[in-house]
Amino acid sequence: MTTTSLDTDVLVIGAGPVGLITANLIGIRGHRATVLEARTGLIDYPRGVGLDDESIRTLVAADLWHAVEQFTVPNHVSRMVNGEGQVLATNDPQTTEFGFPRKHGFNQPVIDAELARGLDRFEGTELRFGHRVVGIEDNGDHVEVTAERVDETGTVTGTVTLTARYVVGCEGGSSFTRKQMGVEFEGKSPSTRWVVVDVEDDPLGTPNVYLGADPKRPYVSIGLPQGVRRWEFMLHDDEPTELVDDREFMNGLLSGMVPDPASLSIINQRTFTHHGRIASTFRKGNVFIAGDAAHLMPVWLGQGWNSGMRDATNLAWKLTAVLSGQAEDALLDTYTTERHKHASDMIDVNMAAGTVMKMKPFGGWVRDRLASALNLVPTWKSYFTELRFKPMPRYAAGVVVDQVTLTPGRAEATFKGGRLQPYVDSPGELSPVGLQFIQPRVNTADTTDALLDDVTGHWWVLATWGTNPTTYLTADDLAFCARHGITLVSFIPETQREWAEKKYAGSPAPVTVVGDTSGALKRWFDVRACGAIILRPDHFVAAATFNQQVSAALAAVRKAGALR
Ligand SMILES: O=C(O)/C=C/c1cccc(O)c1
Repeated sequence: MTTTSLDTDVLVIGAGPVGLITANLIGIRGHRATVLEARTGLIDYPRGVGLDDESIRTLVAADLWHAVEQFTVPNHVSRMVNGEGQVLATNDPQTTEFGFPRKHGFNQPVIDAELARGLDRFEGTELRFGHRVVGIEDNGDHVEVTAERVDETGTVTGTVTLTARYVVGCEGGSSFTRKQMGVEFEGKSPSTRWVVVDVEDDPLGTPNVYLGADPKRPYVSIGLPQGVRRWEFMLHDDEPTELVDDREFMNGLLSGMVPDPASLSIINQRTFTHHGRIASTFRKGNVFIAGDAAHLMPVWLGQGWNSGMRDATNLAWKLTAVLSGQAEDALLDTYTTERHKHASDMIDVNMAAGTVMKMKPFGGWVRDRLASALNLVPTWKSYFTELRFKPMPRYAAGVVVDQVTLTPGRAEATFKGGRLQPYVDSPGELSPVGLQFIQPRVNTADTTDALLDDVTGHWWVLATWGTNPTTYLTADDLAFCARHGITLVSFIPETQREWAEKKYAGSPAPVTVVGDTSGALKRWFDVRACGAIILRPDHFVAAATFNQQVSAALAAVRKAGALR
């Protein structure tokens, strides 16, 4: 069956943020996507509250950041405090290495609504509410999805069957898709229950996140955009869940937080337990899972939403490349290879944070003393302040090429380059391969002080520092770059930009000359023993090498990504 005879290219199940951004990323790259949602509308209360810089890069790629930014608060600081309100650890990273402050607070319902509205921009994307998927049949070259049509009252009014080349299940932790795939959902679900209360017209007005590691009762208090305040309280084992329906009980909890609990304007109140679970694979044939359908983690670092965004970012460009005929099906296997390990590491860190939060009086006393001592040591303090304990995605296997051996598909974490080693500061320097590339502000002939992605785009980039990249590429390489839409870029000190623009004018292929106004690009190449890089559509480094080897590196990327 050809793709055009199918109802859609990618059928997404679930209109949460992960499903919606996946469909937007498919749509903006010219393919069709249909989102089926069992509910008759979007969820209208906040769940996720933390938006990372990496996710903003994705929202920019979907051309949605300008719509969403107004519902965020930059530099959302998170502080863990003890039972006496003393600060044990602060997360307040100052870096903007990827183009934006590392953490924003956000108001999920309004952002979900913008993501849904984004689908109206494309002819081939649609969102259908009231469609509960009850059957997924993978026929090898296409998938058949059966959905019951459900009205506002929950009555089934009919059944529809849609065909798609690929299906992505984004319907949350209880994912029907994952169950149909028959994959394990490994891990733990601690039995601790929490009650979360979101209110409007913030009765406190203080910004930021407070994680109350109070041995008497752990709690959370968060100031969110649009005047929303969130509180979360741990329920003790001897407190039945029904207690939260008792206003007096809830007012008792809230009376430690706010002067007048009785007058709060509550948006939503619900109870939940934390989970640390991950599916054994994120792909079976033509069926994929993403976000909470693939992994669940506790809330402490605000990573549930962001991990889902990372999945969508990773999967969407690969689906696009295969649908366009630029890559073989094998590229899609790298989705699990790349995303599973990072999601798993993120679960571990969040589970550990939960243990620290919930310590009983003696453990809490020891923790508080240790935190006070560690806070006196600047390197330890900055470990928390700068969020260095948060695992950054690094793809050691997948669409990557080893920096030293140029082996496709695997990348050693460190650069041990033999006699080429003198070009890095210290032996064993971290290789940039598999890591996200920086996003400084730059100049070009057409723009001033632009973010790098805005001038180099959201697809493949081959760039060299200080030189013309076409010099090192063969005619076949240039034809390959043209076929795959690879943007050729020369990063150059801003002082030389106009000279380079004139000098490269007669190049065998167009070269975007990017002026390094801040010195960030020069610094990046200076400590990484490379002059040439190949960046993937998700802005991760696929290869980093010396200029003379860039043609070989391109061939290795082609292999690693099963590119045609
Ligand atoms: O974004 C963060 O750093 C933290 C988010 C958070 C922490 C605790 C409970 C939540 O619902 C969100």
